[in-house]
Amino acid sequence: RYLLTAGLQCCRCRVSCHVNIHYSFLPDDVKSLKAVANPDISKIRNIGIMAHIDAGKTTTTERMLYYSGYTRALGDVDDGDTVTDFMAQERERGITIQSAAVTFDWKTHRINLIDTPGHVDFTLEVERALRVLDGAVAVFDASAGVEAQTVTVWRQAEKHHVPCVCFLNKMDKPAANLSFSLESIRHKLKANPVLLQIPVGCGKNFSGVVDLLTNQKLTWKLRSTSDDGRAFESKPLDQSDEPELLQEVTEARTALIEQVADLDDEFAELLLSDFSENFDAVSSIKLQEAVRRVTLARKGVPVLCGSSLRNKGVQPLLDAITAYLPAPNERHHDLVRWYKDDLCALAFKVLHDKQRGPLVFLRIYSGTLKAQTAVHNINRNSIERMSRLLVPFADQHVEIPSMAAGNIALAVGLKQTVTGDTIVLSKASAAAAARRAQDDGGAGKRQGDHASVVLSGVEVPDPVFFCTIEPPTMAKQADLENALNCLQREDPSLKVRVDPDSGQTILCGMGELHIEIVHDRIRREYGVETHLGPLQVAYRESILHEVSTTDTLDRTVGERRHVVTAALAVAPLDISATGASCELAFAEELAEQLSPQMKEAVENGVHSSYLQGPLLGYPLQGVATVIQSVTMEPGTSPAMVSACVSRCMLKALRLAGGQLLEPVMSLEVTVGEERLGSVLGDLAQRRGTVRDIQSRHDDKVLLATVPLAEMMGYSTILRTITSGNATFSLALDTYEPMNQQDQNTLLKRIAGLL
Ligand SMILES: Nc1nc2c(ncn2[C@@H]2O[C@H](COP(=O)(O)OP(=O)(O)OP(=O)(O)O)[C@@H](O)[C@H]2O)c(=O)[nH]1
Repeated sequence: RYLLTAGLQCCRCRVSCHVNIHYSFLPDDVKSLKAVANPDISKIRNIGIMAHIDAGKTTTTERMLYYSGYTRALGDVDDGDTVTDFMAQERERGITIQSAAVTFDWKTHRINLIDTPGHVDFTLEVERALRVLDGAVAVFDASAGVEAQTVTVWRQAEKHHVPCVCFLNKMDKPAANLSFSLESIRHKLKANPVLLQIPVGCGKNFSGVVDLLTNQKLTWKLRSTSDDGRAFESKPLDQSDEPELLQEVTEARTALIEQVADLDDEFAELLLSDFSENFDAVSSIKLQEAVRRVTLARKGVPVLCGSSLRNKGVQPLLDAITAYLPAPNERHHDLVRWYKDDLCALAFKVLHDKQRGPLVFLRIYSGTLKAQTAVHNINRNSIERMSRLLVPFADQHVEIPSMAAGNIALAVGLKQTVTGDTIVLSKASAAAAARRAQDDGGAGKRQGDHASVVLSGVEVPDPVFFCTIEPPTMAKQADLENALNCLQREDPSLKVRVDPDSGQTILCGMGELHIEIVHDRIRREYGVETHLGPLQVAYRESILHEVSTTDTLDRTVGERRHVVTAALAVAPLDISATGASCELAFAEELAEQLSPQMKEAVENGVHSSYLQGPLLGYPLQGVATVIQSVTMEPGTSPAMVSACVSRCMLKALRLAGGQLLEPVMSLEVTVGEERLGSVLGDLAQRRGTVRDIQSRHDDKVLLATVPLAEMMGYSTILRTITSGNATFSLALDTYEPMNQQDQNTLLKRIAGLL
């Protein structure tokens, strides 16, 4: 197998360089994949692209693939032929649903890139990707600055300490605004933008950038709309350029040098010792090294500009990825040191391929992954055989014999592995790692305890929507179950359960779009036409009053009589302070009296009753339980103790008065001023609360909270009342108690009385 590689060694421009025409790749430079299968770890960049919906992630990715030589034609999201958006629904809807990992080379570096979706329903995909990335590119629409979803994803990146580079895309738009975008990075993301380029021209006249490190002016002189932007001119800025641009660049370069000196002591010392007469004389290499240190320490984020759609500025972005973002060995991954040179990898995504079965995306942290070998899955405690190893190239995959640490690979043949599992060489190597961890004081874990040597997986948020799903005939039930099993392995945010009363299958997801996509995939990929029931909101339940109660269970099973009496108290907790949790405590003397086995039985009884509230059977939140006494006759089994405690809990919860909690979303709507009135009027009817209205150029940005139950079909309504001139994003904010009137209405509606 042969692949094109990024080929051309481009000249590193210095201030003294003459005009150069740069080409992104030499069309005839072909290398065997073997030569690039396992690059030096310092040359690998595991990168994600994150952004608000429609900021241009997919368009930017396509340009990267094209300039690196891995695709021969430019894909266009508007025409539905991009490489990374390969699922049929993505092509039709023009949005990115699943992260597709793509591997390509840029100059001397290997880039593993994961395209992450911007829609809030798919936040988990982003989280999953960030967990295995070493660096990220945040793409912004330069006319909108930082938008809601970017803030969410940025926070996720911070949580995983992922260094970032910012790309201000869409500089060709008339409303594109550099200083506004920088300000919004500063304010909304609380980040420190380090501007590395000055745009040349604005709006339709945007033609390139000046690199502030080298003072090179990079210009894309596109002759027609079909010009792919591969060739661009690079020449030192000189007196022939417009005086305003010269002035702007001089000031920005001085500001950059001062800013970097403030953030990096080594650079500050260098300036003061060697360049105290003239800071500007510092070499671009030294400045670049300092910007890199600042980026890795997350003290600042390099900012670049461009227009992916107009094919301008993407090659310097690729250079910045390799120059400023970290190699895998520059990142600190906690547990990996226990494995030394043994294999340790994290399964971060599972896909189902009709021919090949499950395909597992693995990030290799240490050791080498080899095809045709057995590996040990710590989480499932099972040995699995990997038949083949592939390099992920969107929906095409190239086979390779082995893959070393730092890389992302796709394994075929792992039948049990699910997202979040840790894969190691063997059971013995996991035990050896556990021993090393323990010898080192490994967080006080017991010897052999696998928790200390498992890479932490992805936190799965609770679904907020659910609906019933039915096959057309009972004969198709097994096919539906198979489809749902496969989809759940791929997507842990999708939950499937069977309603104990009706026996119906229930689908629980993160949003309307999420459920719609799952429905669509079952039809397209598994050939099952299903019927979805109406979409319902996943409420929570709590209680209103403190109550104490007791219950006795006296049951004879076979020869054996079980008698147990439990006394307990339940009380409401302040939900705003405690969040989603429920608590459980034992009266002091009781904790000592109960055997560990009986204590566990009591805990099981309480926890099972927390799963289904007495009002509508939703999970409980904000309830504190104190077990006051548990007495039993000899011979009573733990299962009976659990059953008695559960029954007693149900009695107490009923007496305590039920309170429904509803998911309340934070909503951000960007709309032209003339339509703001209609949006506000509509929001008032949805029990919405306006938090703030901000201005963004000619638009208004409305920040509000609104109950999820009122948001069904909002995208269609918003499109109608604003004639398509508004965008919105929605994210779960909190669960709030419903007022008595709304609660009664809901209960009556669910009981079929309204
Ligand atoms: N004017 C202008 N439009 C752009 C630019 N880049 C992308 N677009 C357009 O913006 C829209 C969204 O682009 P995408 O690349 O799909 O954005 P995305 O961020 O991947 O979107 P999701 O996958 O849905 O999250 C498309 O209509 C693009 O043609 C740009 O540089 N300038």
